[in-house]
Amino acid sequence: MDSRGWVPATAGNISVRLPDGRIAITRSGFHKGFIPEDGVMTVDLDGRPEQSNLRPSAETGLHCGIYRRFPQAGAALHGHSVPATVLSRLAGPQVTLAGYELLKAFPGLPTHEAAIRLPVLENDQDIARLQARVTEAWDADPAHPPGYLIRGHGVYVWAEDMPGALLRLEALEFMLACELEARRLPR
Ligand SMILES: CSCCC(=O)C(=O)COP(=O)(O)O
Ligand SMILES: [Zn+2]
Repeated sequence: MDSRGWVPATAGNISVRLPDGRIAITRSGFHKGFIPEDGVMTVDLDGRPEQSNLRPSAETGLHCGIYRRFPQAGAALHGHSVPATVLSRLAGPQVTLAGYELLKAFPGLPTHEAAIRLPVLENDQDIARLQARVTEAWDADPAHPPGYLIRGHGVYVWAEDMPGALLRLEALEFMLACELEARRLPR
């Protein structure tokens, strides 16, 4: 993610669900391209840290929201790429991605003829309130994809495991960059 420019400064966070149900997540404030050995810690499904002297990602509540809602989710990634940030500022309540071959990286989309509606949530420093908005968007659209945008902030994506989440993020970033490029072209 760092080599792609998706986690500038200390942006972004990364988590996995451990076999015993705990969540391993990046600690807050570290550069995600230079995560030290002790730069990852564990929290429970409600985001409570096991090591009370360490601070988990400020966005732990969003990762836990994913794991609580989707029992199959095993890894979640959050980045602040230019396409995710700019498109989320230009978009309405959702971004529709249609006609891309890479849509096949998302579940249940066997052909490029399908489409996904990516929710765009208003940003909020109150993570519990932001998660409530995310939950509302999931409830409103049962066909929601395993990802969403936060306006002016970035993207979240999840999958069964870390390679799957990275693959999905890469596909999504590619399509968001294409959307941005398309908006630059004269109509
Ligand atoms: C400097 S980025 C602002 C916080 C943020 O949006 C982010 O993704 C990183 O926060 P964390 O607490 O996980 O380091
Ligand atoms: Zn962030």
